[in-house]
Formats: sequence, structure tokens, C-alpha cells
Amino acid sequence: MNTNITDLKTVRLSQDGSAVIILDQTRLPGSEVYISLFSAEDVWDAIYKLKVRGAPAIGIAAAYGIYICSRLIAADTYDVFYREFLRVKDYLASSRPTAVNLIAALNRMEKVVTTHAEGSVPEIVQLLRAESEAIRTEDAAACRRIGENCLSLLRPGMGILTHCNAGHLAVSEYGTALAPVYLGEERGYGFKVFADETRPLLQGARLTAYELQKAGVDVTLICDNMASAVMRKGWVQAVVVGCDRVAANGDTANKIGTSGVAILARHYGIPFYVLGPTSTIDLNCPDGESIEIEERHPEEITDMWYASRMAPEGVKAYNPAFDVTPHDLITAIITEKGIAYPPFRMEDL
Ligand SMILES: CSC[C@H]1O[C@H](OP(=O)(O)O)[C@H](O)[C@@H]1O
Repeated sequence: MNTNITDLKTVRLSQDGSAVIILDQTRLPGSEVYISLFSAEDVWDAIYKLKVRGAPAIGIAAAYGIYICSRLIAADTYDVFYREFLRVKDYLASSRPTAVNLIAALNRMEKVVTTHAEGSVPEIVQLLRAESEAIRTEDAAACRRIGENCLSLLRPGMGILTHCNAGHLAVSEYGTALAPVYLGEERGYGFKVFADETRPLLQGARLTAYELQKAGVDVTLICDNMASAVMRKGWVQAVVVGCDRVAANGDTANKIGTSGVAILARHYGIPFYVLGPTSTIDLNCPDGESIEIEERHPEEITDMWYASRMAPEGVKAYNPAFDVTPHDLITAIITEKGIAYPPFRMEDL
């Protein structure tokens, strides 16, 4: 992978363990700004406002977050410590509901506390730091394995469409949906990636186009409503997307618009791949209907709240003014002369 991308540190713990340091993704692609989070409120706000986002990245941020908070708990007994720990856990868990990695990481951190009740508070705090680092390390290893596994399904030169951002910026490093793209780049596969801008928050335009361009990957930004046109042109041979929560039956919650891309891919006979770590699988969720879907503020649709650029300088963009809907997808054509049903013979109108 182009070293430029590894320069972006999505989420990390400060050396002294007092802060969670994140790349503020609401400032991208205009500025690379790192911010330090010192409290549960800072972490909650960063997760809710998508300063750090992506299921694995959210889980790692929460694990680091509850660790830095555990250092500040003034408690000389286990019970007092555990009670405050649970308060912080419940608070951080309330930031966003859909990505299972958030609660899964917090549950892992709580298990450290409950399985070491005989230890001193300082000992437990040290174990919490180790667990938070393990969560990050495991994610980085999982992302690389995801890349290897998916690359076995892809061929050099393929056109690949992706939706939202499930890349380096959504995880510890490397990405999930973009992991095979980076691995392919390292091996000269020459993939051509089409990135859906992904309204309303534009993670595709602001983040995926940004990180792929920075990594030297051939990326073309498209509006969400152009996915059908590029598929119909034969420019896409595979779709790769991330996931926020995968139910026991495989139903997958991912960024809004993903299901529409899946329908298009099925229509055009294009394989549609969901990529994610097992930490994003929730076996307690029997199916997609039981996944809580986050609903965010309407102004994210009505106001372009990101003052900076919507996409990186110089990124390629495909901007067809129209596309063609094939007749076999049209139920009827209605004119002033009447209603025509398939098979259409327009001369009959
Ligand atoms: C690797 S998980 C990426 C996943 O998370 C994104 O959601 P958000 O940006 O709101 O955190 C999106 O659904 C991505 O596919």
C-alpha cells in the first residue's frame, strides 16, 4: 500500500495513555486535523458526529475511550470502580446504535473488569489498556486477512464499485471493503474503483475518494444515482461494501443506499460482496429486522454542513447528465394517448 495512506492514523491512544487521538474525519478531505479526546464526553461526541466512524474504528475508539476514563476513576475499592466503569460504558454505548463493534468492544472491556475482581484497581486499569490495544491489533490483522480472502475472488483490471467508506479510515488500518483494493494495488492488479459519493454525509466523496487518491488507486467519483449507468456500461465487475452489523442469517446493515446497490448489482449480474471482520457479526440478532437503524438529524440532508471541499482536489469524476432505464424494467409508459404495457411498440401509440 502506498505509504501515504498509512500516514493517516484513524484512531490511536496517546503514548501516556491519557487521550484518544483521532483524525477528525469531518474535516476531510480539506484538512487533515488530529484531535485529542480526554473524556467520555469527548469520545461520545466524536463518535456521534462521525469525527471517527466506521464500525471497527468506532469500537476501537470506545475501547480506548473507556480505558482513558478508567484511569480517572477515583476509586480505592473494586465496587466503586466497577460502578463508575459501568456508567461510562453505558454512556459511550449510547453514542450510536447500529455498528455492533461499539457495544462488542465495550463488553470486551467490561469482561476484563469482571474477570479480575480480585485485582487492585491499578492492575485492572493496566489490563484495560492491554485489552484496548489488543482490540486494535486484532482488527488490523483481520483487515489484512479480509483483503487476502476477497482478492481471491477478484481479477486484475476489474472495475470495482463501492458505497460509503469501508477503507483505512473506517478501521484500525487498511480497511475492509477497500482492503482487497489496497492489496491488489500492492500486487499490480490495476483495479478501477468507482466510489459512490454516498449522500447525505458523502463518506464516499469525502473519504473513499480521498484515501484511494492518496494511495494512488485509480478512483472515479460518481453520484449515487449513477451506479446503474456505470454498471450498465459494463464498467463494474464486482461490488465491495463494508458492514455495520451482520445478523445471524446474513442480513447486513450498512450505510444507507447499500441495499439499492445490491439490487442494481443483482439486476446486472454483478457479484455483490460484503466485507467485514467477525467482530461485526451479531449472532444475537436473528435477522435484519432486529437491527436497530440509527436515524440522524434531518439537517444532514438539508444543509451541506461540511464547509470544506466535498471531494479531494483533482479527483476524477464521471458526470453523465442522464442514464437509460431498459424497457424490461418499465412497468408501463403513460402518454396523453393512453397507457402502453410491455412489449412496447411505440409506433402503436
Ligand atoms: C468498515 S465499517 C464501515 C461502514 O461504516 C460506515 O458507516 P459510518 O460512516 O456511518 O460509521 C458505513 O456503513 C461503512 O460501510
